Amino acid sequence: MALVTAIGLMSGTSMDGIDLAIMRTDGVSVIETGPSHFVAYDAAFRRRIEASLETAKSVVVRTDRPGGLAEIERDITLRHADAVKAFMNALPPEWREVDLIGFHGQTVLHRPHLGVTVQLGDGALLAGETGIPVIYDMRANDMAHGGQGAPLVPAYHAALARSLPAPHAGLFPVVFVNIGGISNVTYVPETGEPLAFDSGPGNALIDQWVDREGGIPYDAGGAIASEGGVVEQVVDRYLHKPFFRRPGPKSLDRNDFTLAEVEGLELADGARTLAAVSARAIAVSANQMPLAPKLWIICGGGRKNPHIVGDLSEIAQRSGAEVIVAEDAGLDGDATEAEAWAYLAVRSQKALPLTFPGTTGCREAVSGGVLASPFVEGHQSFTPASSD
Ligand SMILES: Nc1ncnc2c1ncn2[C@@H]1O[C@H](COP(=O)(O)OP(=O)(O)OP(=O)(O)O)[C@@H](O)[C@H]1O
Ligand SMILES: CC(=O)N[C@H]1[C@@H]2OC[C@@H](O2)[C@@H](O)[C@@H]1O[C@H](C)C(=O)O
Repeated sequence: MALVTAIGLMSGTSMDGIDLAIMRTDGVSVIETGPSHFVAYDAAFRRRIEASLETAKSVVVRTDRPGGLAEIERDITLRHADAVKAFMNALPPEWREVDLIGFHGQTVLHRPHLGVTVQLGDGALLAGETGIPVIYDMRANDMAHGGQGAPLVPAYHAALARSLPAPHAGLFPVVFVNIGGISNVTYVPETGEPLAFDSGPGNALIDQWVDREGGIPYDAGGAIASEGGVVEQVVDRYLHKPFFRRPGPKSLDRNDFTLAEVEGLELADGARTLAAVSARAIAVSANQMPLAPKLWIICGGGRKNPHIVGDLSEIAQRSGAEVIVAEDAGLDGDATEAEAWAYLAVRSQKALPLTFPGTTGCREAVSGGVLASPFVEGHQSFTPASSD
């Protein structure tokens, strides 16, 4: 199959900024990954997005844009366009011919039980600004086929799991864990389709806690948590929520878990306890997998919190499993989601499935995404600056 060079763009539930990555793929195997980049949102913009989560609660029809949502959608899109242009200008010459962009947008509402998921992101505007075809709105078709609309990264996790280099090749079942604002897990057996679901809170509660209690955006390196201890009763209160007993497929809205259980703790104890909650939520997800995982591979910002990784490793090792971070398998754990959106865009273009009954609960494996073409009168194509 023909190779496509695609840029993937992800602004996740942490709302910290835009991850960009570029790759070449036939939509099945990962042929080559290229450079990646991150553009942070400034604090004021992050606050605007946070406020838009509240506004979005009134959305009933997913195309509704009440109370300033249209304006922030435009601003989010223009920030993505600027990020793409800066990224392309810095790419080495062999990566400058870009065929396609996969654009996630910013999730502001996710109500799978009501069949509503809203990602702010104007694909047509981004295509017009960059001069590159854009595939966006990749969750909707899955929901239209009875799926949760999330997680979508499992198709990419499965491709990665099946091309792991030594010494990790063949250690099936492999479980990929993405610790973003929310965590999700993908169980990859040696053959057959992956199983996946959101496993619980990732970094979002920790971020909210250290922001509110300490005015700090996130617990870098788990430094705050290092000063505190795990309050077991609080961990139990989180882990006893019905979500953890529900079998997958299942997915979460950023606001499904709150700080209610941790109220009243000291800053450091709260950060340490919430790190334990993140780790144990991932660990108990193994109870819903057909076989015990042999290898856990951790991607996403949460892999930089040694308490989350340490707690998970301790639990997984009791059943003989190995826990590694993406880099230990030669992967870029900051870029995995953005790479996934590039990969999914190529799959969408080739009408290959993005989701499977075991990953989202869709009735059958389905493709998805909407194509926005830049070739509209009045749009200027973007040409990367010459590297000479
Ligand atoms: N050095 C670090 N130490 C500890 N935590 C970190 C560090 N760097 C990033 N993080 C955490 O990772 C988060 C960002 O992770 P990531 O980019 O994977 O999330 P996301 O893509 O927004 O989320 P999602 O996967 O839910 O869509 C930050 O908000 C922060 O909590
Ligand atoms: C609706 C939505 O945006 N969900 C995100 C969120 O962040 C993590 C988790 O919850 C996952 O379900 C999903 O993102 C990942 C990248 C996915 O779809 O695979």
